[in-house]
Amino acid sequence: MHNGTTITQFIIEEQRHIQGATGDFTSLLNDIVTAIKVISNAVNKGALIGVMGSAGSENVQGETQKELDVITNEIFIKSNEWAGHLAAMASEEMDDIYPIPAQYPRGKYLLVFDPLDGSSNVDVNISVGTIFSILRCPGEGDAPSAQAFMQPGTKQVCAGYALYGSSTMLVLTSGHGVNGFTLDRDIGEFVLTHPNMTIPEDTKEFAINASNQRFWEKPVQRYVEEALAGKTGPRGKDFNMRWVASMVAEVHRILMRGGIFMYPKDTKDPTRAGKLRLLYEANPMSFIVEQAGGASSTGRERILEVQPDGLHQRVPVILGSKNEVETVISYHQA
Ligand SMILES: O=P(O)(O)OC[C@H]1O[C@](O)(COP(=O)(O)O)[C@@H](O)[C@@H]1O
Ligand SMILES: [Mg+2]
Ligand SMILES: [Mg+2]
Repeated sequence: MHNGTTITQFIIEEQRHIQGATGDFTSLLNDIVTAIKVISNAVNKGALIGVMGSAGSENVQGETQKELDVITNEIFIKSNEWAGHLAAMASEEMDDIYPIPAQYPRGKYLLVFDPLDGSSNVDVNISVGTIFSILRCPGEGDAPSAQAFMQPGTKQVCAGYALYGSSTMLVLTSGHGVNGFTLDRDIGEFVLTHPNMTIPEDTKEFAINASNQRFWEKPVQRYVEEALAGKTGPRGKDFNMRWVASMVAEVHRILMRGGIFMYPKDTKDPTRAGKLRLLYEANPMSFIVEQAGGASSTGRERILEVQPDGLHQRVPVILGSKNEVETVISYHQA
């Protein structure tokens, strides 16, 4: 595929990879793309349309919701509930699943998403994003339950993220490599600008929230200590560090130039397995990272093989350049 291909053309081409494709997948992706364009506008306008600040409500995870968390969730629901491709949706901002309302036809796919990732950054104008994952709905036609979403990441049909930064980008995989598109606001269309994105196997750049250091487990303590020791230490090379506090921005940087991103298990809240959520953060990002030649692990297990047991389940996340992730995994085995 050459540069300049629009995402509509690209999706039709992608459909050719899907066995028994009926066009449902294509138009579902088109509806998701529409939602992302509307969200890009809202995020871009920000204070001009009074959508900054807190919504004054909490989500199921006890996090104070931003106005834009609620607005972007609504945009995703409204854009995707009517066309008959979905059986149900689930989101970071909704306690339970959202079955497709009876007035709309029900379809064969499930959509799970994080409508606004990096919410703590939205009021300070730092890049935020949207993350989504598409699954097949088991037992087509039946009213789905939350159980229908309990599928390991290896079952994802498609995963993607939008990054609302200096430009708005959309990065996608349906299991045949990773492609990046940039929104051309003049034509209102996403254009293929980053075909076949791949992650270098080695890196000298790590990303972790160092303020949690005292709560990390030994293997991560060791990894970061050695990276900070640089040339004088056992790694024999200097490392750089980054932390944006928007997972989408970190993963995008890694797709562009390599790196390792870690939100590991820590003892800050021993009841939690990690901070990031399996179904709508870790799984879609792991599918994309692996498709780009990187690796993604909890430190002890390949994230895509984790069997989900809850809609908002959290997991430790260590992803990025293959050899670096394998180094951290080996420290967990030492
Ligand atoms: O504030 P911290 O501890 O640095 O955590 C930042 C992480 O939390 C998140 O913001 C969580 O995502 P949401 O903003 O969608 O809740 C990630 O994007 C980011 O990597
Ligand atoms: Mg998030
Ligand atoms: Mg979010």
